[in-house]
Amino acid sequence: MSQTEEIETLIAQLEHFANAPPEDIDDHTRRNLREASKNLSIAVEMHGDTVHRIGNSALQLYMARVGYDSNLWKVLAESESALSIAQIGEKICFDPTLLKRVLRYYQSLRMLEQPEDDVYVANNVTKALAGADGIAAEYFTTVLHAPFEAIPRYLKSHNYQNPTNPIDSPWQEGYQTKDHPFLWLQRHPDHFNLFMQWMRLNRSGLPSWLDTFPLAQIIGQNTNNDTVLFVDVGSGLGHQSVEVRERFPDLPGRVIIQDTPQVIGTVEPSHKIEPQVYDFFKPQPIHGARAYYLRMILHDWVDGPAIEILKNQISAMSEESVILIDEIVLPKKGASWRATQMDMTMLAAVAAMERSENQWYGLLNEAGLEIVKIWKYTEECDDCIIVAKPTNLV
Ligand SMILES: C[S@@+](CC[C@H](N)C(=O)[O-])C[C@H]1O[C@@H](n2cnc3c(N)ncnc32)[C@H](O)[C@@H]1O
Repeated sequence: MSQTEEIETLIAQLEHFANAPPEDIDDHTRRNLREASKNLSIAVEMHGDTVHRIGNSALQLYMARVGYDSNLWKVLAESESALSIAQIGEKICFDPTLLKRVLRYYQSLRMLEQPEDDVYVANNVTKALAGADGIAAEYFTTVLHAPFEAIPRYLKSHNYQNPTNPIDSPWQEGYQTKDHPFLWLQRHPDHFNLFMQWMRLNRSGLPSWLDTFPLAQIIGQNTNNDTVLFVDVGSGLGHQSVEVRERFPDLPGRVIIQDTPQVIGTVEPSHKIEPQVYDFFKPQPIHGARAYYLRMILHDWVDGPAIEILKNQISAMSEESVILIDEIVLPKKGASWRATQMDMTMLAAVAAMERSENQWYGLLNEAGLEIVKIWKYTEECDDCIIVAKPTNLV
């Protein structure tokens, strides 16, 4: 077979799967298929393809926001059949000429399908943007627009030094503020609410840490109703603690969530979870808990404050306690794009970072902790649970 014939066979196979995406495949295979097709697509780009794809990448996000604000994604996703432009126009407020142009743009980027002239139907992308985590379009264009847009300006004016000061980062450049991002968010309730919602949704669809990590086996032995089982430090609204309760309804012990007054003030207590105001730059007030769990906390801070936060937990630990750090652990080679995007987000938002395995070992060692084991639970984001104990208690 000539190379051209080989490529034509491959094109036919790719088109077949694009038109009828395989449904009954495991997630690992699905992900490999997605990455291989994307890698091939980029590898065969001409220069013009590349510069137009990258040059217009922000346009796609802002156009996704148009579909979100106008309710277009929901209208299409909720319809059982394809809709004509006239039918869509009856459901959303949109000039028909503009609607035709916008729909044409969306189909060209496969954000929906166009079975015939002036007729459109939802596909997997439409459905994702119409679902709860479609709020991403609002979150990224609202909360992260200013710091992302400020990255090149900030880095150039700071001679391309790694940002480490959370009150001098692209966030401050973008928002023209001197406030720490968490303080700024507290003073801007709409942004703060979006941030809280996105924190809950940003890993939706991925495996949970509780699918891999044997929580009950590691912290749930011989507990009673007075045992402090799980302290969720910097919990946000406490979604992980709710999941712990739902997965282990019969496991006796207290579950406590801790965050700033602004966050704890908005928590609606449920699942016998105890909300508590706690500043993690002060010593941990709950002593001898089985687990102090920190999810996406240390990536918000460079090593100095991260060590302070950890030492504040160590001061409360007993021999039975462990620290559970739920964070990305970047591999030496081939980090996933979702993990590296998060690293750049930490750079822009809080002048902090995602860490590699070596960096985690170094950080925890300096804090006086020994890593007992690292449990990787997502391929997509390199998410892991790092189990650590104070060096003097190991
Ligand atoms: C990136 S969010 C992670 C939230 C939650 N752990 C999760 O994974 O969804 C960081 C959290 O740290 C909280 N936080 C920031 N500074 C804090 C402090 N000094 N003491 C306690 N919590 C703090 C924020 O309010 C926010 O809820």
